[in-house]
Amino acid sequence: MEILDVQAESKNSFDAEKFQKLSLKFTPSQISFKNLVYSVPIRSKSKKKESEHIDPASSKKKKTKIILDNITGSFMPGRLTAIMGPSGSGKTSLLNLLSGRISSSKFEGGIWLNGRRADGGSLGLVSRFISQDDIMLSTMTVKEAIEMAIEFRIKDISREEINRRTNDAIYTLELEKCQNTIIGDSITTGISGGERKRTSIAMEMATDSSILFLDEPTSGLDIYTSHLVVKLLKKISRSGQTVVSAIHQPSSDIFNLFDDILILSEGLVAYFGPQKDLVPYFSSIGYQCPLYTNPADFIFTDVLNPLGFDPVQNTRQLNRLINSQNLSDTWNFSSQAKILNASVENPLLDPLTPLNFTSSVSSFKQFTLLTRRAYKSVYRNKLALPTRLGQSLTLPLIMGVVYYKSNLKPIETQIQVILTPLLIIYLK
Ligand SMILES: Nc1ncnc2c1ncn2[C@@H]1O[C@H](COP(=O)(O)OP(=O)(O)OP(=O)(O)O)[C@@H](O)[C@H]1O
Repeated sequence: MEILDVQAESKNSFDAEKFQKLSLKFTPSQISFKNLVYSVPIRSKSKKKESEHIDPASSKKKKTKIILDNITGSFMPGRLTAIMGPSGSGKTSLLNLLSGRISSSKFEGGIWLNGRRADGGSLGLVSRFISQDDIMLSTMTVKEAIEMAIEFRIKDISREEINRRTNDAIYTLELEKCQNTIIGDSITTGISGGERKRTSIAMEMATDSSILFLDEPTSGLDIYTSHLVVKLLKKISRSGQTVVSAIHQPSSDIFNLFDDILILSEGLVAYFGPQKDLVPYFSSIGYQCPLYTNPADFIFTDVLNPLGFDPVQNTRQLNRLINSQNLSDTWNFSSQAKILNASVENPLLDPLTPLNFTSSVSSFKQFTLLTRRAYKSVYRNKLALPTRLGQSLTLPLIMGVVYYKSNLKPIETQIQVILTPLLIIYLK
């Protein structure tokens, strides 16, 4: 088998000295993980990988479903990595684990940031996660949403700095045209799907994070916009951020934009290394990618599903499991995997210090920002505003009619005066 030097490739394009010389607003971070195993308890019988697991504390047998099985690797700063795999292969679960969204007590194995052991708290502070279903306030403009994200996350930041970062993010994500347009929702029209995706990326990239995780940032976008989004992610990674994105069957142009590829199948690693070495690796283990074929399509059809579509559900699942296990065993024995394992143990960058973790703003500041945002939202929501006003006017009228000439004693009148506004607030 041809020996592909994964670490050498990473070192060639990752210049630690270069990043240390640049005056970055974040610290370049290498995120490494070793033997990650994530399983969840299951209630009913499932045909997916199940194992009988004895819980030593309760001495009871528990059935668990293994979602990620012994995942080892490293994501480097300045590089754009794609996590690819069929639906249900564990891409989102891996991103959740690495961004600290799943408590470390719920999985086995370790995660390190520049060689120092990381827990959920530190991972959450150095990284940002952009999920498939981004939640943004529909009544805010693109510019306001980015400004809000910065103010909410960075302590003691000046107005000039907020403006500078907002304009930088708008420029990088090419959002100039729609910066003053409201985000909108299914009822109120606003920015387009692609602009919405780019806004959520801009909101996260403007806030000092060393690592950016994205879950399928191109889902629902046309080919041109998908290409634009990934090109922008590449641009962000080149500023020194570690950018990792789960992606579903990219076109060959999009696939070629990625520096590194991690292929997951049934929670197991089938390949993890430079994008340009993927085709040679699979050809070295007997899977020849035909000329002029998109490598991503070849991986999904010929490598991960070599038997094609099997109409019988049980056999299909079993075949997939056997195939994934074979691919993972081959990967684990490969020289590339051994070099990758060694790089996990020898980080290239200095360890992060507490100063590198962005601390959030005070609760009072958060309260003020949220109140301001809620006020703007109520004021701008042209459909809900008349309804709310109508509600506020009619309810006291109804209460007045009900209690009119009801001969209430002073104490009862007082109770009525207190209860009426409470009832109005509750009904709102
Ligand atoms: N809490 C949970 N309980 C039970 N099963 C779970 C849980 N979380 C994830 N799974 C299962 O684990 C598998 C991997 O899920 P995950 O969302 O990570 O896949 P994915 O590769 O991101 O899929 P997609 O591309 O469809 O988003 C799926 O079969 C999913 O149903």
